[in-house]
Amino acid sequence: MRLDDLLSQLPENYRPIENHGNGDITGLSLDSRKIKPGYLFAALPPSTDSGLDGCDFISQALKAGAGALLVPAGKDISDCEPQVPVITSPNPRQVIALMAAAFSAQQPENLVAITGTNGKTSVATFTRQIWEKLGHKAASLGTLGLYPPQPNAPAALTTPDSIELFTCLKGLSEQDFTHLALEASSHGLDQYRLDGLKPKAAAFTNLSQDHLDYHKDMESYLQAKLRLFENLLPEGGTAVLNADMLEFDQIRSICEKRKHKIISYGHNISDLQVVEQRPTTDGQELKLSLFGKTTHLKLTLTGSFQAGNIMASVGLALGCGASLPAIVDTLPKLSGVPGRAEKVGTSAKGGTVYVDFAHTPDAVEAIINALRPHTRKKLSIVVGCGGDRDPGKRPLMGGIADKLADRAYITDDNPRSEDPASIRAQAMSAAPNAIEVNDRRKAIFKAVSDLNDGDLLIIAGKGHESGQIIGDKVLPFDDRDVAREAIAATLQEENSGTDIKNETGVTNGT
Ligand SMILES: CC(=O)N[C@H]1[C@@H](OP(=O)(O)OP(=O)(O)OC[C@H]2O[C@@H](n3ccc(=O)[nH]c3=O)[C@H](O)[C@@H]2O)O[C@H](CO)[C@@H](O)[C@@H]1O[C@H](C)C(=O)N[C@@H](C)C(=O)N[C@H](CCC(=O)O)C(=O)O
Ligand SMILES: Nc1ncnc2c1ncn2[C@@H]1O[C@H](COP(=O)(O)OP(=O)(O)OP(=O)(O)O)[C@@H](O)[C@H]1O
Ligand SMILES: N[C@H](CCC[C@H](N)C(=O)O)C(=O)O
Ligand SMILES: [Mg+2]
Repeated sequence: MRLDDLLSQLPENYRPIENHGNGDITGLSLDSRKIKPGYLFAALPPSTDSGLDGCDFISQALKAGAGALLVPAGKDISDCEPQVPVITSPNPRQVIALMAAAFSAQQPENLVAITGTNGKTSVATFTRQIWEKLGHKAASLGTLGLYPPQPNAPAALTTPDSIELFTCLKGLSEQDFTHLALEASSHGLDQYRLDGLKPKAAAFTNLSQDHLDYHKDMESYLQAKLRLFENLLPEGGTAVLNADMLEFDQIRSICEKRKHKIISYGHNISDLQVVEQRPTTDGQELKLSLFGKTTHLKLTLTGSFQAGNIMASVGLALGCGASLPAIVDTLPKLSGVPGRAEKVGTSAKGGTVYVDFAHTPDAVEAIINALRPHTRKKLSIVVGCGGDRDPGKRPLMGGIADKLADRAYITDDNPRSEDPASIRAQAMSAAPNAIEVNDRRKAIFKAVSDLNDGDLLIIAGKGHESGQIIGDKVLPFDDRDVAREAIAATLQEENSGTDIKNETGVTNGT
């Protein structure tokens, strides 16, 4: 594609402020290590103080045959002596995303985006399932990667970088996927990874503390998420908003200014209202008021929070033109989300074990409250906190686990570059009755072996993850596999009388 043609496809007010020369562009990349001859290299500024500066890799990109450069306005790159067209912009992250969207030129027609602190993966998964049951060729993209899985699909981030994202959307379009539900993380929105997206509908699930290591404060966190409704959802799109959110009125007025069609949902009075919820042994029974019409529904999904997520999915499917009765008919057939309130098994003494992805204070509270009705005796939780993530969450998560569960085991999650003992100490600081276990595997084995008949254990924080990030290594670790091993050990102990408690590394508590 000619560079001029590519630039001419950008929205007028996003045109780069300077453009020196023309040429054929064979591809785009924001990583010098992926440059091929004729590619345009976007030299992006770091998104955090500790990030790298893409401009430090311009020479490397030119050596690899870059045919054009996009650099931050005002950046002096004369020492690189580029002999190729140089585009400059005050916001190269946004421009490269818009270029990627124009270069790919295709995205599934019925595209929806979900943002919010918790529930994005769940809503994206349920929305895809609804569409599949309505006969559409549908995909979902986010923390669980691309579903249905494909080779070379984005997998590292919840919201991929703009080049990966729009390349993926083009591929889905070429394979006749007509529907896509994707997760719009606050990092992704803040870094303009999704700019150029043409969603028909967008949902906001909730806002609570997370990622303050990156956004610095809740207002900045909210503003990043609001970009989805203020900038990305085209005017007149469908905004699916959680009426239970404190920020509901604020978000609704932003959407009204953009002439979005608003579909509200939640326990409060709303278009898609959850009026009553009753947990059952195999899920839950709901009484709904859908645009004022009472509807009774049985879900096989565990977790009261999933009722709200399902309503968000209903709103998104409505926003893409499906009929409400047809959508409602699919709901009893929806299946659970991997690693979200996922039942793993039952220990020898009759304790039930679940794995969940709760890794924020609000989610820890939500999952405990969701599974309490399924607990005949004591509810236990194994939880840790991620390293190189918002440290403010740690005492909050530890405190909520200690307060709401009958037994709380504080252990490691993904320590990353931090000292695991220090992370545990921060969580323990608000959890006086919790048991600290200095190794996740040992914590799971101890918690499972402590279960008695009628007890229930939640192993929280890692959900679907298949690795534990310690330092710069990712060690194989799947909570579900370890839980199954621990359950098997209790069965073996019962049969042979050995005691698996000696597997544990308990440092205090009972
Ligand atoms: C903190 C953060 O979001 N960082 C993102 C950001 O990196 P950065 O700008 O900070 O700095 P950098 O990646 O070190 O390098 C800067 C630039 O130099 C380029 N570079 C770098 C090295 C090189 O040899 N050549 C080169 O060209 C890089 O491609 C990059 O464009 O821009 C990069 C390019 O788009 C992203 O890959 C990177 O995501 C990192 C890997 C990351 O871990 N992000 C996490 C925190 C994240 O985004 N999480 C969200 C949250 C999920 C949720 O909880 O909802 C997600 O969407 O997954
Ligand atoms: N609507 C909700 N309200 C509160 N907590 C929720 C809700 N939905 C899910 N959760 C909790 O949050 C956890 C993560 O859910 P999910 O993976 O759907 O969220 P997410 O927004 O995709 O998370 P991430 O930002 O890490 O990708 C669940 O395992 C559950 O504990
Ligand atoms: N178990 C992970 C969950 C967070 C994953 C993702 N939401 C992110 O923040 O990178 C952790 O706490 O390390
Ligand atoms: Mg997610």
